[in-house]
Amino acid sequence: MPTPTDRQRTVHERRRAPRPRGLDAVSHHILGWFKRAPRHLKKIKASAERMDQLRQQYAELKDGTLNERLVEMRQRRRANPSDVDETLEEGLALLAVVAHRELGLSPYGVQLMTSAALARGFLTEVETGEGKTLALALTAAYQAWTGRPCHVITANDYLAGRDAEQLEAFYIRAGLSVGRVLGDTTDPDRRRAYGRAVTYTTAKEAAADYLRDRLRMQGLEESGARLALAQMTGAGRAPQGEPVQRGLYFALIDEADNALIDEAVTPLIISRALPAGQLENACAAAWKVAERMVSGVDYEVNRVRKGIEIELEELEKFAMEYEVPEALLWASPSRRAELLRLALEAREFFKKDVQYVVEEGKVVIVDEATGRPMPMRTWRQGLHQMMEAKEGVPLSGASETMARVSFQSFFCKYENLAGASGTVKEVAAEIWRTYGLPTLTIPRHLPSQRQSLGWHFYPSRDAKNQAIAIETKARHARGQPILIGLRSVETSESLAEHLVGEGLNCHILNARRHKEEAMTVMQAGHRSRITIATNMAGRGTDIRLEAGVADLGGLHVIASEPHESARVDRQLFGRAARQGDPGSVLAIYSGEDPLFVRFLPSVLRRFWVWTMARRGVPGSSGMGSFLGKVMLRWAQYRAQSLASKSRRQVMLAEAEIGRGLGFAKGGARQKAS
Ligand SMILES: Nc1ncnc2c1ncn2[C@@H]1O[C@H](COP(=O)(O)OP(=O)(O)OP(=O)(O)O)[C@@H](O)[C@H]1O
Repeated sequence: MPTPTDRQRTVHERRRAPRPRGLDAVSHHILGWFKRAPRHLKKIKASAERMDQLRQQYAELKDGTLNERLVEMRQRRRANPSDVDETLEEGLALLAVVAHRELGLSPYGVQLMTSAALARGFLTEVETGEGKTLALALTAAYQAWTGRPCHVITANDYLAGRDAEQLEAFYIRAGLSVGRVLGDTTDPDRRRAYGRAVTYTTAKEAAADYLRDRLRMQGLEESGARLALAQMTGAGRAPQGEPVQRGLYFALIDEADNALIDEAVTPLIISRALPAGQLENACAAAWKVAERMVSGVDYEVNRVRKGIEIELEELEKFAMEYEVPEALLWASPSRRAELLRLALEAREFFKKDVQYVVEEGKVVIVDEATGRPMPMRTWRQGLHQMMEAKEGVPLSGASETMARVSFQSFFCKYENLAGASGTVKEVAAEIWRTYGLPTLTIPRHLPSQRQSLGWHFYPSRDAKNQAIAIETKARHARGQPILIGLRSVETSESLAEHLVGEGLNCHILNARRHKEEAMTVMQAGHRSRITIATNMAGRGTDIRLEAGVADLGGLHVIASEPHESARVDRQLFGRAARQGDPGSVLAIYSGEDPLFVRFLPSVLRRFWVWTMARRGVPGSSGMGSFLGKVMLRWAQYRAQSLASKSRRQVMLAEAEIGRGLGFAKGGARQKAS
């Protein structure tokens, strides 16, 4: 049993992995865990082989005997939860048989390796489409046998709902219950779902419920064990009610790099709305002043750092021209200038149908990494209202923060943390430094049949769209399904218009059409289907091929806009050629894509675009493609360095404050009221 002292130890000390020392420690901080990976991999592989032999024996068992063995194993896990060495191989082998009988899926050796590595607290890198969902389920069941709550964290509501439903029969046969907590889950249902042995949810829901529980239990020490204790005994129950969670023991994170890196510093905030008043009037005033200012004349825009360059006195001069008698906030010169700067940021850096959509008279943030609308997310105080002023919708009131936590500190509160993703190698060192999670790369089950057709670069957006239309027509004529991936609602709609103009019928998946997600994904692998999707069809999306489509070459993915992180590009490529199926990927980019505009030095970018335009057949082969790839890697490197620096700054600030954290510049925050 973990003791209270366990809770007080740092996340690094809690891991099973031995801490490196001396020179070894230095190389670990630079290279992550890779230096030692082969040794661990060998052990885990040997263990998976033994599991496979056991599985073959257990496969002979009659249903009744299998059930008895499952009950016996559950009792052993309950009696000795921390003894993984004793029970892991037998336990996972039994669960593999359950998966075969209940789901018709017999876990491959590499899936058993993944499950074993997860149970031992590793972050596993498993290629996209290799079956992480099932591997995570085996470990979740094995851990839940201890009687302690196990949370499986998925990248979005759709995946949490899908996985909990598809795996229910497996958990029930293993003697466990499963629940799901999604954005629209009511309070009583949340309590019920967290009461189950395994709970599928998202990072946002788990963290928000943790914060709400803390508020409910005001005055009690914030500890998973205390929460569980309070719930079991009723001791220290706060008047507001009992906690809904049973403590933070096991977290298994799917798409771990998204939760642990991309979302890590987004603060999750529980807030309470304040009565309408000052902020709205002052924001409306600032927006009116900003509308009169001219970029390049009154102020300069720094696109790389996403900043407005203007002297404070200048800002005040503009702000003073506008009287707002009913807004007290506007009376303070420094506050006035700050609001005006926010208004300029809103105008220069936030575009409708890119960073947000307007839905039923409300500004709804679109999460760029997942392409999904985030109705509960707001930008920092003032910026959200500024966007509302810009769109001419009613301005929301100010709110008061009641509790906050970053995902980074939230995940560090779990007793046991492990995760899996197809794309972690670039961030393995950072994850090791931050969470003490070593990364292990699991080999593939079958060699990949993915055909990479390279990167083609065009000087302008129009030329790129034309090239996409030609490529799509050719594949479509053969009956191959095509998935075109891009970054924003705006570009998805405009490309669809272009393709329809070329006589191609296509289906769109974006933040505006999220209700049709399940249907669009289900049909995306059908013959001749053309699907245009934002990152909603990225991480975790499983596109199954219709019968006969594999003979046509499988799914063809066209990546049409590069992301700031190559990991997200690779997630899109990973929709093709899954589970040994054939498939192909081609990237068609233009020198006008936002990544290049923002992160390449402007003179260099213009020169590159000029050379492409001059060559006639631009950037699709030989030197042109090579040069384009250099530009791509350069821009992504700059973007990632900036993102990593900002994460470090937030971490330092958080360490300094010792609680909560401030807002990343221009960043959104999750709000749960
Ligand atoms: N042992 C197995 N036998 C047969 N099919 C399997 C097995 N394991 C998984 N699959 C199938 O493989 C497909 C991909 O699985 P899954 O979505 O879990 O992959 P993933 O690794 O999570 O991919 P991504 O990285 O894109 O999230 C699914 O259709 C799943 O049903």
